[in-house]
Amino acid sequence: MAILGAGVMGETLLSGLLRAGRRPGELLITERRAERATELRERYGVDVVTNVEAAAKADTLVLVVKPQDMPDLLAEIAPAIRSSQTVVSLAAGITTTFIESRLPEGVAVVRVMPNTPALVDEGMAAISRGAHCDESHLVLAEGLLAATGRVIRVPEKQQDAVTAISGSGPAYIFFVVESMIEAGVHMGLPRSTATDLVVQTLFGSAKLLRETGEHPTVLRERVTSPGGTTAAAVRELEDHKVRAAFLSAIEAARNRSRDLAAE
Ligand SMILES: NC(=O)C1=CN([C@@H]2O[C@H](COP(=O)(O)OP(=O)(O)OC[C@H]3O[C@@H](n4cnc5c(N)ncnc54)[C@H](OP(=O)(O)O)[C@@H]3O)[C@@H](O)[C@H]2O)C=CC1
Ligand SMILES: O=C(O)[C@@H]1CCC=N1
Repeated sequence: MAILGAGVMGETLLSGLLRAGRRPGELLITERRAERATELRERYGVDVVTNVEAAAKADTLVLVVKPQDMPDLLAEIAPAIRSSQTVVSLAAGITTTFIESRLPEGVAVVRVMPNTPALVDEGMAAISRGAHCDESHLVLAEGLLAATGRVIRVPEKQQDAVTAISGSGPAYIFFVVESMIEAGVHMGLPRSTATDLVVQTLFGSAKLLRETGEHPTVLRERVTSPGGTTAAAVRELEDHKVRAAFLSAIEAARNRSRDLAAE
């Protein structure tokens, strides 16, 4: 298997596969910059090769370059690709049709949207089949992503929304976390205390949601004592239209995902 483009997400996948028991000798990596290639070779003991070598040698090619770099990468590897290979793309916004139309006829393409919590084996990934995929290609992609978290199958038409929710989602959560820590500091808490309070509150709340399966509204109501502190805070969030801001933000991410393939 080869990972083409080992930046943030490519390295996350690489490290996850190694943690899950794959041997460095089973994996090939490609990178554009020589110093990054050296760093990865030294850190993980993997072979760093050219894109064309990777395309010629690997059965499965995992494409993890930026969407804007995808046309050049596909043009470079297309002459070396055989229809027996599987191509797995992690790029936001790039459709399976976009990839299929630039590679030899019949290549199986799987589109994946992962997220960065994969770095701690708590990733959320959604996969979709291209025109030439059968069950075996989806099982292969699931095996890859299951090494670092949960995997679900979605119709490809849902992938832009998935990207906006779980692909970009960690960034929204970190934004909330930053804001809460700053509020604590503003009120005089030491930064380390505020950080501990917020991070554990986030972790505990996520666990409560997952383990009870309760609706978030029910869990929020349990925190909200009549006439109390939480009610006062939630009123401010509603007054500042935070719910509407999340809707607009997530729609903007969805629209950006739709636009990326056209650049
Ligand atoms: N970061 C995230 O949370 C998520 C990212 N993704 C998707 O993953 C992909 C990568 O994103 P991310 O890791 O954040 O971006 P990065 O820029 O960190 O990684 C991309 C890497 O690919 C390298 N690269 C570019 N072109 C080539 C090429 N032709 N051959 C070999 N290597 C190349 C880049 O080199 P250079 O530095 O020189 O440009 C860079 O190291 C994107 O398509 C993104 O949509 C999906 C879900 C989540
Ligand atoms: O911001 C981005 O475009 C990528 C895709 C999802 C998360 N990061």
